[in-house]
Amino acid sequence: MSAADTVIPGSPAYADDAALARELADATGRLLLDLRASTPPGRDREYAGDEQAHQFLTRELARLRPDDAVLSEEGSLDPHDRQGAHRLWIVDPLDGSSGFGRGTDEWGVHVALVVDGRLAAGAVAIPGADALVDSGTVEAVPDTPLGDELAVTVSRSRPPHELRAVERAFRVRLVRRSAAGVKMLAVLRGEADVYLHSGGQYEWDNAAPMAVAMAAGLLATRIDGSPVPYGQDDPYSPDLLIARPSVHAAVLSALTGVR
Ligand SMILES: Nc1ncnc2c1ncn2[C@@H]1O[C@H](COP(=O)(O)O)[C@@H](OP(=O)(O)O)[C@H]1O
Ligand SMILES: [Mg+2]
Repeated sequence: MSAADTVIPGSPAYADDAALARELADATGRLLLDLRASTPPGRDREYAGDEQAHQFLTRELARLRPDDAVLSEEGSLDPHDRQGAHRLWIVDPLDGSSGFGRGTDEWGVHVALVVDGRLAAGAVAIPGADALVDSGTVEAVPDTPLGDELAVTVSRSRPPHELRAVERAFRVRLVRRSAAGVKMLAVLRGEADVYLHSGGQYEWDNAAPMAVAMAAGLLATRIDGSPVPYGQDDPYSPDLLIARPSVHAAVLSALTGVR
């Protein structure tokens, strides 16, 4: 087993990084709340939010973790800029940016650390819900058995087509939310049993939500049950499934047709 195989979000070895991720997600979220309060709704607010949050996060990471590489939705996507990086911060400065522009509360800030291709730490701030969670301090979610319905949180704008298979196997209640961190938080808080997404995302959309979910004892995988890879040359990340272990197994069975 290589050292990388032992890296798990929530591990004490990355407690300092989880604390930094939390601090940066929180500060970026507050910067965005101030921007939202001082600008009219619209695309200009959305673009300013993306840009200011990105500038703040990358400046702070360069100052506080000068030897680490950074992949940001708003930064360089050239894989040469992060090739061979042992430690890679993957940040989405403003996830759910269109909602932020319009003035909704369904947006957040994601900060994650990947070590040798494995998630090691992460934090998600959802300022509109007054929520701030990180892989170092998140409370474990109990693996309670499923009740008589399955609450599935999905993208408001792009629900996954696999919902049909899930609806054949369970009595489904949909919890439509924008932004990946908002949906992960719904599972963490028990407002949804599962977060299901397909049709595409990028590593910055799900790295921090997955890190926090895993640290809370949730299972966070692709929709075929395989691990979600991070730090790839192409950051495209097709699909995900986050749920407490017993629910994850049941949904995976429904998705793979082996119930
Ligand atoms: N089919 C798809 N292809 C690419 N990105 C997608 C996608 N569906 C969702 N996303 C991205 O995932 C994030 C959460 O989306 P959703 O709210 O629909 O669940 C959004 O990030 P951004 O807001 O950072 O662009 C969105 O752009
Ligand atoms: Mg995003």
